[in-house]
Amino acid sequence: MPDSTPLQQAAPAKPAAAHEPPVVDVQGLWTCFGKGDAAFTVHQDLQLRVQRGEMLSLVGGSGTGKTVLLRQILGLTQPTRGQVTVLGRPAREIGRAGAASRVGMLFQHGALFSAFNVLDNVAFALREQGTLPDDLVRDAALVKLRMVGLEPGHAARMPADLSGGMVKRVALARALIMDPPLLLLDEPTAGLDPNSADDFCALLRALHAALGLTVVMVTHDLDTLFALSTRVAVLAEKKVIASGAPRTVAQCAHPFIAQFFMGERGRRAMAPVQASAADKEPI
Ligand SMILES: Nc1ncnc2c1ncn2[C@@H]1O[C@H](COP(=O)(O)OP(=O)(O)OP(=O)(O)O)[C@@H](O)[C@H]1O
Repeated sequence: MPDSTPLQQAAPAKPAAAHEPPVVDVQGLWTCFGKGDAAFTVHQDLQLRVQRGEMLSLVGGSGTGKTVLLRQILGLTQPTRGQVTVLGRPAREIGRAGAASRVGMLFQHGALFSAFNVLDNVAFALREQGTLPDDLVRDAALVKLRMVGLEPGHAARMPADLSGGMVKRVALARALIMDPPLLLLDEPTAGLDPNSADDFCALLRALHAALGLTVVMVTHDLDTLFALSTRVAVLAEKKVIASGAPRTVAQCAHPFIAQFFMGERGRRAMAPVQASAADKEPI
């Protein structure tokens, strides 16, 4: 696996001007599951805005509704109440035709089609759209493979023959096939060894900068969080209880935040990070 990609030297994505409408706008979100005695509330009047160019990490304890929120942004799960707006349109419309050109999703374990080879996995959404001849679909998929640091020689391989890092890269190429401006990542480095996780973070940073992506990710991994995030939003008590630059949020006195960031792993992950201008934003 290459350590670097041709995109690695790209400049950071230009942040959105303050007056621009958010890429993701979650307002008054309630999510309730179950009925009667078994009913429970996951989100209660949750608000979240993500501006163009941000790399936002959602963190929170197990069961706080991070994955459900990602699925709501993707339009796969509908809220009980409230609005989820993506790129100016209700997220529920994203599930329809053209979805892959608006939002790319990297699922936790890649979710590749095991019966398709690498190229056919990457090409899937473009081929389904049916607007391009197959040779152009193949060329587009090969460009995306190159973009994630894979060679044309990988195109014929089957998912079962790939390393964990390669599965993530193929899944990323597939998420980017239609050039969506918004990328959602569920635990992008889960299951990778530390070197592969570092390489994958470097790739994500490079693509974020080069393509001007807006990224929303769920991660439990503090190294990934500090390597990638321009902002962190903490889910607890059914809503976003803190939002800001990673090192600023890490100083909050809330018990979950203290436990999450100030355990041994948290202190180790923060140690090499130099405070940047972004870290001085208020919560
Ligand atoms: N379709 C569903 N029907 C019923 N309950 C659901 C459904 N989807 C999620 N839940 C419940 O909603 C809660 C939040 O789930 P979610 O997967 O978003 O948590 P999470 O914050 O991502 O947790 P983890 O960090 O452990 O992955 C959990 O209690 C889960 O069991």
